[in-house]
Amino acid sequence: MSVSQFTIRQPDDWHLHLRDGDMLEAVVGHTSANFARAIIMPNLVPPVVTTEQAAAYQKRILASLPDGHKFEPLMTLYLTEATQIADIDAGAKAGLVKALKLYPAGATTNSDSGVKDFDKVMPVLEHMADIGLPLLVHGEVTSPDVDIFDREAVFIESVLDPIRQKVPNLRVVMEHVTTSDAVDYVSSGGANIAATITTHHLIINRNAYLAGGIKPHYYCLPVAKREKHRLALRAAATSGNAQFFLGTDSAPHPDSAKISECGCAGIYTSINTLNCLAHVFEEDDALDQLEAFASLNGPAFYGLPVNEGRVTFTKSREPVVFPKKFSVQNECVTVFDPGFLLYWQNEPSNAGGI
Ligand SMILES: NC(=O)N[C@@H](CC(=O)O)C(=O)O
Ligand SMILES: [Zn+2]
Ligand SMILES: [Zn+2]
Repeated sequence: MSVSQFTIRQPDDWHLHLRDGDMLEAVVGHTSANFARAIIMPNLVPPVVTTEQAAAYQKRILASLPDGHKFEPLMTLYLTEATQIADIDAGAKAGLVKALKLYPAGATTNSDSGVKDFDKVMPVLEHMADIGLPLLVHGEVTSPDVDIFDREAVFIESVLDPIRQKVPNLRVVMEHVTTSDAVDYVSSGGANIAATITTHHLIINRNAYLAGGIKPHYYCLPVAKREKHRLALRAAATSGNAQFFLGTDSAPHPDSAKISECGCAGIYTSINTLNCLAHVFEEDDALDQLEAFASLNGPAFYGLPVNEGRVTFTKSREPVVFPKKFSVQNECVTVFDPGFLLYWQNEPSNAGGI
């Protein structure tokens, strides 16, 4: 049966890049218009590595919110080989630090301070397991001899599974999963592991950026894979399985940095993510699972209450129009184009009026 309106609890975004300075000012309202909370990624330059830095960054985010917006930035620390147990303990006890983020060194945008020798961080991981603080992983190996399309699967086998064998109580979120291998690993991994799935990986496969000309705005990490992997992600997201929840990985870069001989990775979806998701879930006859994916499963894994607010989606006759780009100082950021028209609109939201 087709519906033209439905209501869900207000969603959260469990993986978001807000950057800093002018970019932060330009983007934070796109998220706070739609989401009550977001897990804020710490890959600034320099990265957010201490509780003190996370507290200061949280203040800057709150100070950048548009008037009248209520939004809670859930802060993370960037795990390095120098991370101090006492510091994460203090941050977690204060309720500020919600997770640590593991970037293998060199894996993605601003990951140079990431971990090279995983043995060096084992004491921190053991402590995190003891206090129940989740580890969020960018799950790709960086070795030049591993094909970029295999980097997630090899990471699971050679890095993630050995860590989880050594520290079985560690709570792990595999961020932005892109393969059926990751879906299978997480699904069979028990209650201590979950995964975020992005909006764009539910929509694009590798043809999007490689076929018919190179398309930098569809380039992100981990790179979108073959169609069969996209279908596995769609099945996981729409299944209602509590181990899978929304993390947009919305990652703004100025066009000049994307359209370049060495363009950087990141897709910006904060403005139209909910509209895209409603489209995707309807296409898979799973609108009744959107609330689990976007609003319930994430808080359950993080041990946080669900949001009290509600969002109503309405299907309009005319397509919803979004800006193709928005400006930040003298630059533009390009908004994700799903490649189809969007008819679902959500209220409250000011996304349409930006
Ligand atoms: N996903 C991306 O392609 N880019 C992210 C980093 C990340 O999440 O890997 C960014 O910060 O730009
Ligand atoms: Zn990442
Ligand atoms: Zn990310």
